[in-house]
Amino acid sequence: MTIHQAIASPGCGCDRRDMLHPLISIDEALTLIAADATPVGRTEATSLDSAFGRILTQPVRSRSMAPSFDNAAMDGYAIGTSALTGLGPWALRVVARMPAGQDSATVIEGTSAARIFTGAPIPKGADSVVMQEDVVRDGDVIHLSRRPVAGLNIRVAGSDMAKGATVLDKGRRLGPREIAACAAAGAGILRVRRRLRVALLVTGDEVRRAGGAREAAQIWDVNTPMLEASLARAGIEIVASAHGADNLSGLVHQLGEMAAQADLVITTGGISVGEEDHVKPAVMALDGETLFSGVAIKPGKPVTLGRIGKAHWLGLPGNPVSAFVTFQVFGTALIRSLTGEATGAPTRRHVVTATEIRRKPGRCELRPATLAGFDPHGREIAHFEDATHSARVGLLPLADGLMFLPADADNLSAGALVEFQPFCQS
Ligand SMILES: Nc1nc2c(c(=O)[nH]1)N[C@H]1C(S)=C(S)[C@@H](COP(=O)(O)OP(=O)(O)OC[C@H]3O[C@@H](n4cnc5c(N)ncnc54)[C@H](O)[C@@H]3O)O[C@H]1N2
Ligand code: MOO
Repeated sequence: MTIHQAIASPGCGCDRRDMLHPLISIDEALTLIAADATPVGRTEATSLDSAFGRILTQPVRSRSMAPSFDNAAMDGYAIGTSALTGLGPWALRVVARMPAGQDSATVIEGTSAARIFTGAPIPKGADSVVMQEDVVRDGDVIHLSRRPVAGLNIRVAGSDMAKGATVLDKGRRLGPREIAACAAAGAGILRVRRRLRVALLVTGDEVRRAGGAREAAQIWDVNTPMLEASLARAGIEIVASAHGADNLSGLVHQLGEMAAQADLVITTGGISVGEEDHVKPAVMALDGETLFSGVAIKPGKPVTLGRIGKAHWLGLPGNPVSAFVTFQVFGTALIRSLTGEATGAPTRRHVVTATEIRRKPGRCELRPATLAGFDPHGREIAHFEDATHSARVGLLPLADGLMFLPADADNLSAGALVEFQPFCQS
C-alpha cells in the first residue's frame, strides 16, 4: 500500500516535478564528472616530509630490502640452536654485547651467546634470539631450560619489502600509512601532482561574514567557512575566496577573473530559477557551458557542473546543507578526478535504518545520518531525522555520513538496507 499522499512535505518543499528541466540521477552525474574531469597536467617533486595529502604520479618502489638486515625483535640473547645438544638445560657464555645501530663482526660459535637488543643485527652463527625473560643470567653465563626454535624473534631481511617492490601505485593519496611505507622504502623524494587551484565564490546579497554585523533579513555566511574547511588539504590551493552580490555584471567580472587563475571554480547560491539567480546567466555570458544542471536528489537538486573557459565550474545550491551534501557527493568526486586520485568517487556501504521512514517518492534523498552500533545480525544501524532540511545545519555535527533513500521508496520499514556514504575530506 502506498502512503505518500498522506505525507505532508516536511523538508525543503522542493519536490515538484519540473518537466522543462529533466533531472539526471546521482550515478549519471558521477559518470559525467568522471568523463569530463581529467587530472591537471603538471607534476612536481616533493620531499617526503611535505608530501602529506598529495597524490602520487609515479609508483613508489623500495630502494632496498626492508628490513635490510636480519635483526632482533626482542631484547635478549642471540644463540646458535645447533649447539644445544641433549635435553638441556644449557649454559651459554655471553661473549658480546650488540646494541641497535652498531654493526659488529661478532661470530657466535658453539655454546656462546651475544647480549642483543631489539633492532640490532643478528651476529653470524646465531639463528635464534631468546627473550631475556626466558633465561637466568649468572655473571657471564646464561642458563636456558627450554630449547628455542631456529628463527625465533628474528626479523628476516626482506620480510617486509623486497628490493624494487612496488610499495604504492600512482594515484594514491599520501596519508600517514602511505608515508610510513614510503619512509621504510627509502623514498625521500616523491613525484606528485601539482596542487589543484580552487576558487570559491559564495553569492547572495543577504550573506554576511559569520559572526560579523548584520541587519534584519541578513544572514551569516555558512558556506564560505564550511567549504574552505572541506577544501583544506595539502593537495589543494585556494587561490581566491570571495563574496558575490546578486548582480549579473559583478558576477561576470568575478567569475571571469576566477576562471583565469583556477582549475576549478566553486560557486554557491544563485543557481535556482528566480530572477535574482544570476550565476548561470553569468557563466553563459562568459561563453561557459553546462554539462548537467539538476540532479534528482534531495537536498541539492539544482547542483550544476560546467566550464568557464578552461576552468571547471561546480555550482552548488545556496542552502548550506544542500551545499554541504552536494560537495560531499559531487565535489569530492570531481576533485579526486582532477587530482588523479585513483580511488575516484567516495564509496558507499550498506547500513540498516533504525526506525521506519515514510517519505514522498520522487528524488533520491541524501539524509544526514548517525551511526549507532550494530543490530543482532552484525549490521550497522543508522539513525536519522524525520526529514531532510536543506537549511538546518544545527544537527549536522552529529551526523557521520549520508544515507541514500532510493528515489522510488515511499515507505521503508525499520531495518531496511540502505546505502551510506561516510563524510570525508575532499
Ligand atoms: N521556484 C523554485 N524555487 C526554488 C527551487 C525551485 O525548483 N523552484 N529550488 C529550491 C531549491 S531545491 C534550492 S536548493 C534553492 C537553491 O537556490 P540557489 O542555489 O539559487 O540559492 P539561493 O537562492 O541563493 O539561496 C538559497 C537559500 O540559502 C541561503 N544561503 C545562500 N547562501 C548562503 C550562505 N553562504 N550561508 C548561509 N545560507 C545561505 C539563502 O539565504 C537562501 O535561504 O532554491 C529553491 N528555490
Ligand atoms: O532546497 Mo534544495 O533541493 O533542498 O537543495
